[in-house]
Amino acid sequence: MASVQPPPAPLAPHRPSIAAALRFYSPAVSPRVSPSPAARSRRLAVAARAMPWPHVLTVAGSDSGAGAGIQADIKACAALGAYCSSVITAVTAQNTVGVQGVHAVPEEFVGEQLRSVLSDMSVDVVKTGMLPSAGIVKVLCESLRKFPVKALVVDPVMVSTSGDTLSGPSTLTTYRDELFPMADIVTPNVKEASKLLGDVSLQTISDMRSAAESIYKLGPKYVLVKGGDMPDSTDAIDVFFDGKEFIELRGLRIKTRNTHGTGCTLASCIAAELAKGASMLHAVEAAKKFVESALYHSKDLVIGNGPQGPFDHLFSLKSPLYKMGSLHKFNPDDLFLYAVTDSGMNKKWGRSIEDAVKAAIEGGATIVQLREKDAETREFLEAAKTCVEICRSSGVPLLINDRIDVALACNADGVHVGQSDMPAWEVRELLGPGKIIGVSCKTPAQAEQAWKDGADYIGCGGVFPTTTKANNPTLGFEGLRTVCFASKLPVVAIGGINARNAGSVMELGLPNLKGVAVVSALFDRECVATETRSLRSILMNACSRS
Ligand SMILES: Cc1ncc(COP(=O)(O)OP(=O)(O)O)c(N)n1
Ligand SMILES: Cc1ncsc1CCOP(=O)(O)O
Ligand SMILES: [Mg+2]
Repeated sequence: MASVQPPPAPLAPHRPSIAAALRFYSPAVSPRVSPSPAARSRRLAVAARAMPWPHVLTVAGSDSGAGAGIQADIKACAALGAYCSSVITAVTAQNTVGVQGVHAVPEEFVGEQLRSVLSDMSVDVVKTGMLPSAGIVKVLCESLRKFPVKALVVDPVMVSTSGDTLSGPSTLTTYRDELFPMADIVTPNVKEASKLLGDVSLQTISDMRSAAESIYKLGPKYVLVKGGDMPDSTDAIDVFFDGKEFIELRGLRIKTRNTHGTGCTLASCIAAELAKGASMLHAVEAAKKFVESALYHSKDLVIGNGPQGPFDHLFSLKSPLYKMGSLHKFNPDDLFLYAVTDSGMNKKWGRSIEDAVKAAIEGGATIVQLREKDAETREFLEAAKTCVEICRSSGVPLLINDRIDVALACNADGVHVGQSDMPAWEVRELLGPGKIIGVSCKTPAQAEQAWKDGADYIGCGGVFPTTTKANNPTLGFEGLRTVCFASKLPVVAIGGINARNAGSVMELGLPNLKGVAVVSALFDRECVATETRSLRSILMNACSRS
């Protein structure tokens, strides 16, 4: 057995930059004398501390089919840029049909693996999966007391998705009494939550909230009850509870047989995000997005003959959408100055769509929408492809108005649709989880529906009268205010907004209002860049006042 080292020093709160760490090796520091082996290893140790790699230790079972368990955890962490070490608690004979056998690793040897990793490596976060016996849970708790880590993510794996038992009833008590009080987050699905609470029935979101509250009382800092298995839901709703507030996290329900390992993956992603420094809610949100994207990109994979297949954690290595950087993480702040093009106006001023987009970006537009109502499809697509390149090279998202086909063909970052266009949930089905979807809404009910349909933001207007869109009722500040207060999504105001009134819109200081979308005040002008620049500075001044 390897000798046990003292626990690693805690991470320094301030991490020097990679450049600073590299300077440490610069020949300029020591041009002639080559360092002794001892000095070199001291330098390596210092450099290693200067450039830590977010580190997750998974304590879980091996899945021979590699869809779940240790194998899923390592792939998930790798995909999210975290190092993942592994302590194996059980070896399972498993495939897409089910679990054919379980061979638990003796407690002492689980303890030895834990000692090996925790005494040597700077582990940030421990994530647990299958813990097949009460003895193993106890060994883990002892190790964590001896070698504390920054966070503990507990995925209380008890029954496999195929219905096979992975952890006996005696383990339940130890989970509740010893492990949960040490946990930062516990992530049961509804079946596990029900088991943990003595087989209570969980049928509704309100039941999930009560379950989250009861599990929270067992000691963890946060609880996530996963509703993926809830009957009759078109989307996957999870309930997150921090001891005070319940947050319903909605996700897209991807139609696929390849869902084996989603629980392990979600918990590992939470652990990886925490190791990288995210807050708990952000870690959970990022983890949900990752799982959703992985399922989406793997929905047609065929591995094995059973009812539940594995999915591809490393889809980002293959997907051209990811490779080309189009998988935009939507940032609501991008709505700040939303430039919406108009082919008629650009023609009038003798400029191409591409030149109009370039000028808007030069002036500081934070997001662009191609709203080309009269363009021929082929001409529009060609221009859209060039605009995608222009926007991508500037890091500005590009959306297409109305035309899902054009958005798909040019690999735009998203689409904006109105109430008479394709419903947002259908758009989401077609575009997948990684794209941005905006929906025009004039009422709280429309805003609620947009949220349910999986939109990312809403456009609300016309705030002022406009001639750009015919027969568009004016909502005024009151209409905008009503929608902003009701919306669960970020809002961009649109309609008749220009340099004279944009400041007054932002100064309303409405909740969820992130910016203004403008057509004529940018594009029905001689110099688009100048107009954009001046509007941007008006908005910035207004925001600093409100
Ligand atoms: C940001 C933004 N908000 C609203 C709209 C209007 O969309 P829609 O109601 O579909 O009307 P058309 O633009 O298609 O005429 C928008 N385009 N952008
Ligand atoms: C597309 C749209 N949707 C609501 S108002 C509007 C037109 C906005 O154009 P302008 O900024 O020129 O008033
Ligand atoms: Mg439309």
